[in-house]
Amino acid sequence: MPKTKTERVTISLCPPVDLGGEPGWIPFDAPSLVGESLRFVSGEPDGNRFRARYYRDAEQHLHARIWFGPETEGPPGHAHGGAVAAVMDEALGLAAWAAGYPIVVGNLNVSFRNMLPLQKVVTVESRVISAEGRKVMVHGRIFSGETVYAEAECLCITIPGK
Ligand SMILES: CCCCCCCCCCCCCC(=O)SCCNC(=O)CCNC(=O)[C@H](O)C(C)(C)COP(=O)(O)OP(=O)(O)OC[C@H]1O[C@@H](n2cnc3c(N)ncnc32)[C@H](O)[C@@H]1OP(=O)(O)O
Repeated sequence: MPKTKTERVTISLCPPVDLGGEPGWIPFDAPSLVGESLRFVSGEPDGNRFRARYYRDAEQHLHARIWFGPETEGPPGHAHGGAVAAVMDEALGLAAWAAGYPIVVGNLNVSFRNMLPLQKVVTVESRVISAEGRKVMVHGRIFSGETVYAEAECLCITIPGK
């Protein structure tokens, strides 16, 4: 009978990163609003995939500081487009929830403007643009300094009974 070999895999965690907000931003407790629905992006705050922290500004707009770790790699040294889209899906959907709309995302249109380097802290900003009937439109962008990495338009649809 073939012997089974046990392999020891060592996972080394990247060092802590500063996800602090801007002056005037208030930390936003997303799990208390939507439970564990955000685990895909926000579930491992010290891991090597994403690290995320949410805030609201004085006008109640939702912002996020996001770190794209080595496990989000797509093009060498840069974030995978799906990783960028996942962040947009979570952050813009959450922006609608935070504005009082219980929704799921019906359509997400992401424009990738620049390659996003790994292990960089970037900011997501969001705006609820309109709410008509069950349709809530949220726009957002991921940027750092003058560089915009992605922009997105997110059509959210309210869920009856929520
Ligand atoms: C459940 C609890 C969840 C808790 C979640 C915590 C969230 C955490 C934060 C969030 C983070 C994570 C976020 C996520 O990852 S959410 C996960 C990803 N999203 C999904 O899985 C959603 C899957 N889709 C659906 O469930 C249904 O299709 C929905 C509910 C969206 C609509 O099906 P429903 O049968 O209910 O409604 P309807 O078909 O009569 O449409 C109604 C109106 O909307 C218009 N329309 C619909 N779709 C589209 C489209 N694609 N483009 C353009 N328009 C569209 C439609 O024309 C109509 O308009 P009108 O004819 O009236 O003018």
